[in-house]
Formats: sequence, structure tokens, C-alpha cells
Amino acid sequence: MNLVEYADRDLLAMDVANLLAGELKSALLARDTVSFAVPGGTTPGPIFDALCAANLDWDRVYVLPTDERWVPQDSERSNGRLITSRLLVNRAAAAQFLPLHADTENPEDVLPELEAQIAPHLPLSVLLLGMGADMHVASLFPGAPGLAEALAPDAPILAVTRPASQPEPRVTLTAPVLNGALSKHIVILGKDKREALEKARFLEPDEAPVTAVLSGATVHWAE
Ligand SMILES: O=C(O)[C@H](O)[C@@H](O)[C@H](O)[C@H](O)COP(=O)(O)O
Repeated sequence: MNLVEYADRDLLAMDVANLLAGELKSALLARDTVSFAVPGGTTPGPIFDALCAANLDWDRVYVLPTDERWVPQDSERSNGRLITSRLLVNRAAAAQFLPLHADTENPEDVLPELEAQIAPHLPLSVLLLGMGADMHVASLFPGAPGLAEALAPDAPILAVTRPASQPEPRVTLTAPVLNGALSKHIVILGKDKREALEKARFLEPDEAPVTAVLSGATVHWAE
């Protein structure tokens, strides 16, 4: 793992957006289409605000969430809503969005269809992840039922998790899919997450799921 520290959160957002735009451009030189997985939550918004203006062939970029909360797509808690309203605007409005959601009560009902839409776009070209202070990434939460299956090397593309700490079921890309990304970035803000990351390095993925994706990843941090 490579750790990059920034003087403040604004600089981090600008620099990470530039870095991601450069990586997407390079990937587009080698392939007709590229895939870009991004997290929800509060951290990525300012990165999206800068990245959406990048001058690249967005119409050849497939954007997908790393995980989704099973709420209506117009809910404030929907990662799809965050991504479509804050990243897929400006120049990036030309990108294709691959939702991890459908209007069914249970995510299990549509998992095969969602997986079939994603499969042609793997491995992920570029991956951006957030991390919780509990050391979860995407929706791989410590102690959640089904975590071991989602961390397994032969896990399918998607898993459903129902973490006790969260108000709704989640759909998440599994560890092998996240780990298989050709480029991996994790963005963390604040002292608590930095300490959690240090602690995670001595733990196993079932206690600290972030460790499942740390190898070869660049972690970007600002206080
Ligand atoms: O839907 C989600 O919640 C995420 O994709 C999740 O993995 C997120 O990246 C972390 O929870 C960090 O969230 P914050 O950025 O809000 O701290």
C-alpha cells in the first residue's frame, strides 16, 4: 500500500480528481471502453465535482457504484443518486451508468441481472473506494452475515449484505472484483480513519475488510 498525505481536503479532492482523470485517459488509449467504480457516502462528492469537468472520452466510460443501499433511486441515501447527480454531470454526463439497483423489494431477486450487466466490464479499469471508521469498504462490513462468502477468492460479482449497523440491505461488489481492479485508490479523511487504517494493517479481512483490497492500492489522506 502506498499512502499519500495532502495538506488539506480541497487539495486532496483536486489532486485525486486529476489523477483519476489521467488514469481513465490512459486506460482509454488501450481499450474501447473502460470501467470506473466509485463509492457513495460523504467523502467522494468534492472529487466528483472536480472530475466531472475532465476532458476525456466520457462516452466510452462505464461508471458503477462500488456498492448500493437498497433504497429507491431518488432517496437521499442512494449512492446511484449521488453519482448521477454529482459525477455524471458536466462533461461526464456522456458516461454510461451501470446501476447496482432495481425496483424490487429484495436485492436477491435481481442479482443475476445486475451481475450480467457488470460482467462485460470486468476487470474494473479504475477503482475509487471510501472507508468507514469501522474499516468497511464498499459494503463489506466487519461481522456482517455473508461477509466470508463476499471475501472468498471465488466469490461471485455481487453479494447482498445486511449489516446490523445499517438501516437497509446493501449490494456490494465482492472482494475479488474490487481487488481485481487494474488501479485501486482509497480516500480517507480525518484522524479517526487514519488510525483505523493503521490498526487494520494488523488485522484479518473478516475484522477489517479494507485489508482485502490494500495490496497495490494507493491511500489518499487529508486531516
Ligand atoms: O455507500 C457507502 O456507504 C459506501 O460506498 C461506503 O463504503 C463508504 O465509502 C464508507 O461508508 C465511507 O463513507 P463516508 O465517506 O460517508 O465516510
